Amino acid sequence: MESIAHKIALKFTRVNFVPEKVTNRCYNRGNLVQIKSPTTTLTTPSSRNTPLFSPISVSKGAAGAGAGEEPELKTIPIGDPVSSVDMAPHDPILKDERIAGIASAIRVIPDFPKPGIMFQDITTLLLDPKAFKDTIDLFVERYKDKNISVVAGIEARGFIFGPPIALAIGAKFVPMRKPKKLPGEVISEEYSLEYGTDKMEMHVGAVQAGECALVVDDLIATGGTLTAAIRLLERVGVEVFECACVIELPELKGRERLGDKPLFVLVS
Ligand SMILES: O=P(O)(O)OC[C@H]1O[C@H](OP(=O)(O)OP(=O)(O)O)[C@H](O)[C@@H]1O
Ligand SMILES: Nc1ncnc2[nH]cnc12
Repeated sequence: MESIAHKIALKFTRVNFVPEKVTNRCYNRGNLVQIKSPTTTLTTPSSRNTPLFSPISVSKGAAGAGAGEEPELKTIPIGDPVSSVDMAPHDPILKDERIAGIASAIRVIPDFPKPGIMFQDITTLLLDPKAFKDTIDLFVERYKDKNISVVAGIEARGFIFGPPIALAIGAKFVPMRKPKKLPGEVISEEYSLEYGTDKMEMHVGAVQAGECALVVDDLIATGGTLTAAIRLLERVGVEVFECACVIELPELKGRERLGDKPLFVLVS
């Protein structure tokens, strides 16, 4: 008969998954919109520090409206000039009035956590069930039926948006965590931040080579965090379909750091 000590030992024995090669590559990779850095972003016409109830515009990087100009309202396909079947010019997301509600639900706190930082606080978005649901719905509408098998969410705020997207599109959720948080065997990736470095970890065996992943976070600033997540997934043979964030801080040029990896954001 097993002793209690033996049972406890078994319970805490580390299970090392053996990665299996799977073959469910992302669907329609060639036809899908490729939002190349730094091309297009869904955006609202004014700063998020003020309430936004204006129509949505699509800005095309540096070619977008300048300061003080009324933004041009267009219905160009996202990712233009790359042709897109799924995100055609009549794509409803581009004229979606939900974006303005999402943008205005995000609070901006000046000088947090240190002087000079305009902190984009998504906790106020979470207090608004319509805006929160709209956020998830917009991502789900974009990623359903794309054969994405993994939603990789980045600690901590990617853990808020990633799981509901994963559930809705029928994918598994994989947490990409800060160091020493995951109990099993991990692979890790160091990355540079504005000041200093950090590390991201993922459980060995959580994903298999050949899977198709979406990387989710609340915000892209310098792009260091998303780049580390992409590297971790690609190191084990996973294809990263796209990165999805609620907010982009374009002035920090995170898109450029992502290279050719597509990035989709709701608010910029
Ligand atoms: O594009 P980057 O310059 O890499 O910055 C973006 C990252 O910064 C924030 O997380 P933070 O590191 O503050 O961690 P937290 O979510 O645990 O607060 C944000 O949620 C992103 O993950
Ligand atoms: N300005 C900002 N607001 C919220 N999260 C951030 N992460 C990096 N920069 C940020």
